[in-house]
Amino acid sequence: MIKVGIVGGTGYTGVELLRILAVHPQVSVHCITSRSEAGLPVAELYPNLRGYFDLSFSEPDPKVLKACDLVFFATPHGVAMRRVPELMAAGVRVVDLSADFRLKDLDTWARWYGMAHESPEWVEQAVYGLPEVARESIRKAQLVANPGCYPTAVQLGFLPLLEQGLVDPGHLIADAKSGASGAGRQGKVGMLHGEIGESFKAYGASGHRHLPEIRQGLTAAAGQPVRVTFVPHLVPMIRGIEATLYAELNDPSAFDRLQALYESRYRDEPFVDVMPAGSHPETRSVRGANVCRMALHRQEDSPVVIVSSVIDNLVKGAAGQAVQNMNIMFGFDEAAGLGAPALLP
Ligand SMILES: NC(=O)C1=CN([C@@H]2O[C@H](COP(=O)(O)OP(=O)(O)OC[C@H]3O[C@@H](n4cnc5c(N)ncnc54)[C@H](OP(=O)(O)O)[C@@H]3O)[C@@H](O)[C@H]2O)C=CC1
Ligand SMILES: CC(=O)N[C@@H](CCC(=O)OP(=O)(O)O)C(=O)O
Repeated sequence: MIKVGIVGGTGYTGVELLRILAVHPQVSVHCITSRSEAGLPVAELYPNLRGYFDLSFSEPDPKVLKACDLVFFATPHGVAMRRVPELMAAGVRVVDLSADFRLKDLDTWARWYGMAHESPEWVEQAVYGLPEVARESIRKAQLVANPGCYPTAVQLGFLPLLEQGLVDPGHLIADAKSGASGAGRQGKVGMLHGEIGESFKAYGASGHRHLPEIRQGLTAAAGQPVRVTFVPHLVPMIRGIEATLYAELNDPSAFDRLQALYESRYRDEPFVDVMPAGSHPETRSVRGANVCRMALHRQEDSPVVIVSSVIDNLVKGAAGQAVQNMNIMFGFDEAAGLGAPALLP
């Protein structure tokens, strides 16, 4: 049994961590923090957790956090980078759900996140926590940077093509759509039901902070710089991301081998499901589940391969992947706490 702390417990990823950890056989949640709700029982804010936790939110207290084996940061960008060094010095392991330790280039991070990094030495040490790419490094890591939601769906969809050098790395397109929980629980007028219901829009088309993260991961997979056009969209649903990915095959006849390639690349991955070619994965097929489902398409004899990749942004795109990383770090069964199938309908 390990003792776990959660910093930032009132947000959507914080409550999702609790929902998953509630049924994890090897975890006891030691503390869950919120500055605005300190003292409030967790189950009063989140009645779905009634009967599972006897905990109340508390102010983040370094002494309490240092008594944990692992701390999850489910906080806005810029919080973990200030608190992590003290926890690292105390030997605590950390999975950070924010973007503080995801980008290796500090200037790029500062440009996209609008602040200078305050613990650059830990950026270097952090392991980017995409288990399908970095399982062995995650096992030994003290600090794991949990990937962003869009970057998870996009990277998993493109990886086999780039690793095998089958496509032109200079012309990748990721057309992605997300439900509103991706924006967090902080009140924003633009996220009200009356603002997003019955509507659909692109945003960040001239640049989104997930672009450098996607580029970093795909460049590593390709072994050479990639050029990717990434456009996110906001869909009037609560959970889910669908990413439609486009890449041009160097040899169009290679399409016939792609299904077998994807199946073999992900055969041993417990949380990636390659569906039969021509399928259309739906976000509702991953709702509440720690899984990325994907399928391949091609239009007639076009050289363009199309990959449709879906995840639940709060699970494989955040809290589920964070628990998967914790399981790897502590040598638990990788699927512990993550076995529930998606909620459908
Ligand atoms: N929503 C999603 O789909 C995904 C989110 N993420 C990332 O995960 C992180 C959390 O996201 P989400 O749950 O949506 O965020 P929310 O905005 O919903 O919640 C943020 C939480 O952090 C706490 N918090 C805010 N500022 C501080 C601070 N200075 N010190 C300590 N605690 C603080 C808040 O509580 P209080 O202010 O009361 O302390 C709250 O509990 C973000 O970095 C987000 O980008 C990653 C992937 C997907
Ligand atoms: C729908 C929506 O607004 N989604 C969020 C991204 C999700 C996320 O939380 O990603 P990070 O962990 O990198 O912040 C956005 O586009 O800002």
